[in-house]
Amino acid sequence: MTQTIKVEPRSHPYTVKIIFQGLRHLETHISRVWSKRQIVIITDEHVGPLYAQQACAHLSAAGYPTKVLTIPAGEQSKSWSQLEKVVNQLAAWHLSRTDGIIALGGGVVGDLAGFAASIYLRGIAVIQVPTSLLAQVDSSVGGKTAIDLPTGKNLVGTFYQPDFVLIDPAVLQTLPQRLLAEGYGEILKCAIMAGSDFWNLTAHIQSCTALLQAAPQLISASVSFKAAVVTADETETQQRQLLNLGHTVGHAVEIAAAGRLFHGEAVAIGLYQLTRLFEKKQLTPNGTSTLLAQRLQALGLPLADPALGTPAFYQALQHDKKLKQQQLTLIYLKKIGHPAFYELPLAEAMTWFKHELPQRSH
Ligand SMILES: NC(=O)c1ccc[n+]([C@@H]2O[C@H](COP(=O)([O-])OP(=O)(O)OC[C@H]3O[C@@H](n4cnc5c(N)ncnc54)[C@H](O)[C@@H]3O)[C@@H](O)[C@H]2O)c1
Ligand SMILES: O=C(O)C(=O)C[C@@H](O)[C@H](O)[C@H](O)COP(=O)(O)O
Ligand SMILES: [Zn+2]
Repeated sequence: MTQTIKVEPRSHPYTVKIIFQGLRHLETHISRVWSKRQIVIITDEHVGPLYAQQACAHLSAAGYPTKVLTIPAGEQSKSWSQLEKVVNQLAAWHLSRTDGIIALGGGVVGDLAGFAASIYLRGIAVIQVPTSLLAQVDSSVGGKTAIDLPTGKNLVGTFYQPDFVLIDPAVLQTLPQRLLAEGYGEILKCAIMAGSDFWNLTAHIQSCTALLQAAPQLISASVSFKAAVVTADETETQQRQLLNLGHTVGHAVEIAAAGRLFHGEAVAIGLYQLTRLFEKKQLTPNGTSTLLAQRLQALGLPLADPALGTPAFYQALQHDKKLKQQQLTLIYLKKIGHPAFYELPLAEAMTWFKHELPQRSH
């Protein structure tokens, strides 16, 4: 069964298709969007051997001369040095403005390949084919591309929409369980803001098996939620900031943990910690953080980490993109299904984490 979701930002509308086993017929789906052209598949060292060679052979046989560019797996690839290697290789292969890039992998590949596509020759076409749950529910949609700086996550990047997103939930079968669970962190972020049916659906997810089974439904719900937000506010001048729920603390703890936490795990910590803070302020109803904790812990996601409250954590908080005049724009829940914005002085956030840090273990 195919599900189609439209994303209609001003700069460049496109379609997201969720098709079980869709990757097996990548060339057919590509041919509906792109005329014949040279293609470079950007992938990483884990996803490449599993899926890129076959995709490359099928595309080449269908009249799209295709090459594969493999980057090291992991967050460290979102760097200047890796970006430089990628664009140099595109140039060495004479990729032209009328050619295209396919980002085949998790969020790291999607963010880096999307960024490279947005700057190489001042922009060439890109299609996102996400293979991790996190990339399928979040990073492949919406056009945020980025690399990291030592001071913070995603501090250099662009808004650059893809021509098409193909999501094949069948590839999740090769994803290790910890990575399946981290994708659920971003799903819960959307579900708790959407409330009603989407939030209720997550009550049934009590294991990785249940998560895998419900993946097509959860991907569809998450992408639909995100598509509506991105359509309304492509460049994050207002409501797109909602998609950053849990991310101020999440990004800071991810940086401070120096590679120990995956992004979705850091988001899980951010979601829980911020919900507690706003409960304490009596802006979020009591009991919300307990409900959230149950859903996160059902999949083994963390609620806290030793990196919270460390000097590296405070340093990273000070580089948050939503910091203006020493105020952090945070998102909180008036209740489940009702997100809102709150300006919290940076100093108050620092004090909170110094004195109110809850449990440090999972
Ligand atoms: N642009 C956005 O809107 C956005 C949204 C959310 C997250 N992000 C970014 O995404 C990144 C995290 O993405 P991620 O969690 O996918 O990490 P990732 O890209 O590092 O992938 C995680 C691991 O899973 C492996 N993998 C991916 N698909 C696989 C499959 N089907 N089978 C086996 N292994 C597979 C990868 O090789 C990697 O080792 C972070 O950098 C985060 O900042 C961006
Ligand atoms: O698409 C968005 O907008 C998001 O904020 C989605 C987030 O889940 C994602 O982690 C994003 O990369 C964060 O962007 P940043 O601008 O806060 O770095
Ligand atoms: Zn995120």
